[in-house]
Amino acid sequence: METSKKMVSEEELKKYFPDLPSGPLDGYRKKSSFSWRRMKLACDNSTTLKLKHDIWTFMETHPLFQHSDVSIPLDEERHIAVKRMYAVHNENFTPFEKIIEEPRVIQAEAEAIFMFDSSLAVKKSLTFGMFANTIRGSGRPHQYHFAEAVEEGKIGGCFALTEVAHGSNAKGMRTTATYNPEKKQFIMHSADFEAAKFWVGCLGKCATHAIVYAMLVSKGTNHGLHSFIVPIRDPKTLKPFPGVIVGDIGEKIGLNGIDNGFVMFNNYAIPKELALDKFGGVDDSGDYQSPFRDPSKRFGASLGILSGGRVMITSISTNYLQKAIVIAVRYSAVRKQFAAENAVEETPVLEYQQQQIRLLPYLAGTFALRIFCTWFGSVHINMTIDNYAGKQDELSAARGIELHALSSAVKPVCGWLARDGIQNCREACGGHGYLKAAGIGDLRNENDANCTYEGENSLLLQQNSNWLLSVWPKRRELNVAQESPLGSLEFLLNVDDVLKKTCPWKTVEELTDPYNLTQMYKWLTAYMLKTTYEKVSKLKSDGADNLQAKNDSQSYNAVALSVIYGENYILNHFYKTAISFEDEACKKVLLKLVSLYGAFLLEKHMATLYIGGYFTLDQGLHLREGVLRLCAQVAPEAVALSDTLAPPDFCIKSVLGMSDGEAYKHLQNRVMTYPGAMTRPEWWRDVVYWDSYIPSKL
Ligand SMILES: Cc1cc2nc3c(=O)[nH]c(=O)nc-3n(C[C@H](O)[C@H](O)[C@H](O)COP(=O)(O)OP(=O)(O)OC[C@H]3O[C@@H](n4cnc5c(N)ncnc54)[C@H](O)[C@@H]3O)c2cc1C
Repeated sequence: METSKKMVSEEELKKYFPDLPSGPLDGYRKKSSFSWRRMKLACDNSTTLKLKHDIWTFMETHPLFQHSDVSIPLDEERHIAVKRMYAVHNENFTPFEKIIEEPRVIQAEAEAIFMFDSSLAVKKSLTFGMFANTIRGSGRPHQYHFAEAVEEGKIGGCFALTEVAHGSNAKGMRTTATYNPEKKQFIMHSADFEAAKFWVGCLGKCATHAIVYAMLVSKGTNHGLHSFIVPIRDPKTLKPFPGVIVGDIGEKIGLNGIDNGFVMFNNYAIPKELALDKFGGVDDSGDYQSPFRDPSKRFGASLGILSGGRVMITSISTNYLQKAIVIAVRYSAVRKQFAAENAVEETPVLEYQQQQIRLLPYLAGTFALRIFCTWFGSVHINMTIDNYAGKQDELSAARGIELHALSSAVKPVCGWLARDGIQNCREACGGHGYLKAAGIGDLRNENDANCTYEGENSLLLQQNSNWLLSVWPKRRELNVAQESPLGSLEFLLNVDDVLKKTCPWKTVEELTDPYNLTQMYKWLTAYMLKTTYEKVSKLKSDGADNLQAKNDSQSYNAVALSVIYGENYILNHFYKTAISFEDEACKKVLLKLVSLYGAFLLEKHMATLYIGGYFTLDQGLHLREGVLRLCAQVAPEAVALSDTLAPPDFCIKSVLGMSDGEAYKHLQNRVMTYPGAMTRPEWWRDVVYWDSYIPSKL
């Protein structure tokens, strides 16, 4: 990555990112102290920049990718998403050789598509990625032809785990796959609607095959949840096979290009070879065989594939926030309200303190998340490639466990930061922000799903805290290098000494120094783990069983612990990236963003810093003062930072957030050309002669 950064010349950067149009944003752009193009190398390299540029050029010039200014009916939305998906798939932007050369292209491709349309990106990843990855991860070589067929576009895949009555509690699911040894078949059955698979992306209209999770029953014994490749529709006609009742669950509050569906099975037989039984299954006679003796380990291994989805969602959330913050910052720089005394001109709203604190910490957060997610995605992709190639080193197992735990914490951290940030962006754009044409409302609704799918956020945090709690008693013997290859447990180094200390920093400057902030977070993470562990232990010694004790330690303890652990990791990663960034001007600004992100987050945990006795004096006041000062310092850089984050205008597609800053001109154009905006409605008589259909009581 370092080499790629150095190799990117100014000319190359300019080729991909030409000068932005001159206009009302010029003033702020001139105030910035760094190159917005070079700053892109904090998250991209020459290969990923070129790839994104190629994808955007392809879309911008392709008739299928032209936007409609008006809302389109549900069926049309799904139709266009499918056509776009196959058009992108057909281009094969990331062939296997390219992935091996630079694994980051996978995520870069997803980011480029997301910036255009999230339904398209999610649909593509569900249809091709998740289906094929599950088969390669949990299946055996005789099943790989399904992965190849989906990649060639001959069949369409989906992933069916959730049921109507059970989602998070996967062990409670009731779809059954009963083995018949005479016919060497599994009989798939849904006892009732509550056992129907539900919410399954791409199943509503399109998928021909599903990965279905069902209880495997053989010789009268239920062996728990297993996955199967289940043919749903005839790939030539898209008609469901007899025994399969399949349909669309209808309009959602976002992501309507995706046909989420339900399916029920009525004693539907599939051949035995369709069981994904790498981690366990029945032999021909129906006896159960598994490489794992402990069924919970088998279950964990077969669901381990879901880490990839979580890693991806951290990045997806960031994409939404990234677009929203660009729109809100650009608009805040050109929206002027009220004037200072004796001033000739009104003041851009970006200059107001409250506007700054609602936007700029999230701008800093977007950089923190973008940098983290880029790295996190590449860790996961490298692990997956090694796994397929059978390449394991002595740290592979520990890395896998840590990745699973870390993804369970950072998915909520990123999803929630995006949720809060996008909402602030919406409000920061005032009334115009509520227009669909502003683009923020759709981002808000679509990010919303990230808080729930691929693991409900609060429940994911439980998975993470359970892991952290299991680590605490062995903290003194812990070999961090061996047991935490990703470094997320570094906060436990010398932890008993760390916890004896109080915060040594007193001034605003010290309290917002980026390195000091990482140290304060170290204390905070350690303190939360220690106190949560003590709470669980106390509940157990008072007679609670393990489940009850953990349940009664969630709020204010385990949940906060896991959020802080995730934030700690992202902050440290951001700091390390910023301090080693080679362009001095960019580095200075990045370190300011580290300070702003860290101080803003820490301020939210201030009560804990005082309760734990770490803050003793006026530190809290100074920390708050620091956040405000940092906001004021970042404000002149904010437009250029947004230019770094922004995709091309045809992806932004917001009347408020275009790169020329001409918000009012775009608004005027949109309103004046909106179909029917200035015509009398056909139903005008129902306005004028309302008493013709409502009997008057006046
Ligand atoms: C847009 C979208 C797309 C989806 N796509 C797919 C797909 O392609 N395939 C698929 O299989 N599924 C899909 N899903 C389903 C999704 O994965 C589930 O909705 C998700 O896992 C949450 O499960 P649930 O709905 O059962 O929530 P529940 O588990 O019922 O949770 C409801 C509430 O109860 C709380 N709760 C539950 N248990 C506990 C506990 N022990 N302690 C404390 N609180 C608890 C939760 O925190 C939550 O607040 C999709 C969902 C959405 C919204």
